[in-house]
Amino acid sequence: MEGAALPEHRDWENLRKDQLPSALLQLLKTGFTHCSSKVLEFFPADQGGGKMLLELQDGQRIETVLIEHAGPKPRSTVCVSSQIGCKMGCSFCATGTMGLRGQLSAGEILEQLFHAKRFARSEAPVRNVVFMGMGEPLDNYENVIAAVKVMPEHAFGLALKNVTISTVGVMGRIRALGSEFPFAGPNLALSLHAPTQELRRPLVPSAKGLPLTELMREVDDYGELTGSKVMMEYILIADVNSSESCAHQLGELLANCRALVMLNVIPYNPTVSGEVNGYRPPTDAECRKFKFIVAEYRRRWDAPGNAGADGQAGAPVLCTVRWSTVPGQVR
Ligand SMILES: C[S@@+](CC[C@H](N)C(=O)[O-])C[C@H]1O[C@@H](n2cnc3c(N)ncnc32)[C@H](O)[C@@H]1O
Ligand code: SF4
Repeated sequence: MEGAALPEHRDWENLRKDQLPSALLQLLKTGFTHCSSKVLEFFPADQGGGKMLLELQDGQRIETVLIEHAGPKPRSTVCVSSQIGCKMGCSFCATGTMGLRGQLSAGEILEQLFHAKRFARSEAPVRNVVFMGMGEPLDNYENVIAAVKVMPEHAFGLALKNVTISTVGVMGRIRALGSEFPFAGPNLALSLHAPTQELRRPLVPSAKGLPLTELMREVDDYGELTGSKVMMEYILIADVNSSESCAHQLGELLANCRALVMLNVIPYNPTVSGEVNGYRPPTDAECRKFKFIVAEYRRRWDAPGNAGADGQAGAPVLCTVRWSTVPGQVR
């Protein structure tokens, strides 16, 4: 199919500032097949999918990962970047060591889907998008929201329930996201990683500007605004946040959420961040024990006739634990 040529560089810059996404929609309607970014290299993964190294028009580079899921109905997930680098500085994350080098425009976020679609096998079409590549999506709020709003349209054809925004939290923006999509919006994943502010601060330095109590209030408000579940992500790092007492504190914290939450425990993956701060992944036994303790809190709240966190008998299920061993799926 012959595509419409992109405007000259100067015009494209203007588009990025104030005309997206309506201008982008126009381009899509006319058969937009040219991208401002290009794939420099594709590293295929053994199990299907792979990692793309992209170059933006200003020469900066980002990564996009295509993950193929096997099964009776194979499908693919695209793990997109929202920024070049990240300023949040999480102590276990490779991107955090880069600092923030630039924001991606809505168009550059969407282009990652175009590229990924080209590499996805036709037997495993792209169905899901996760904002789990480089960057903090809520620190590039407007461009991310503009891109997400286009995803169900035209060539993308993605259901918003299959789009997940992962965040460490930025003051006021989880609540704003809830107001933006009160019904049938994208999923929210909160990178929690610690059950107390004291422990979270060194792992997620940006927590200084958003204390845990306030963060959890935003999550509760998000739950109320959207009626959606929130996925809590917890990277388990041996001897850092993996103790039994951490598991109990986490169980308490989640059981006291008003929002419905699921917990995704992810063993720390040194291959994606390199050896940093002497961090080690936990053993399988440590993972199982941690999960078992947190799950006990779920059972406690699940028991019929039990008082919930708000003291009301028969409160709904407050915490569902989903066990995951998918390091490498994320960066
Ligand atoms: C790279 S971040 C991007 C999205 C957003 N900034 C966030 O932190 O949620 C996506 C996920 O990758 C996880 N991650 C980063 N470094 C990791 C590592 N070394 N091992 C396992 N997961 C890691 C993060 O904790 C987060 O849950
Ligand atoms: S984990 Fe997310 S927020 Fe933290 S440094 Fe990495 S990309 Fe940024």
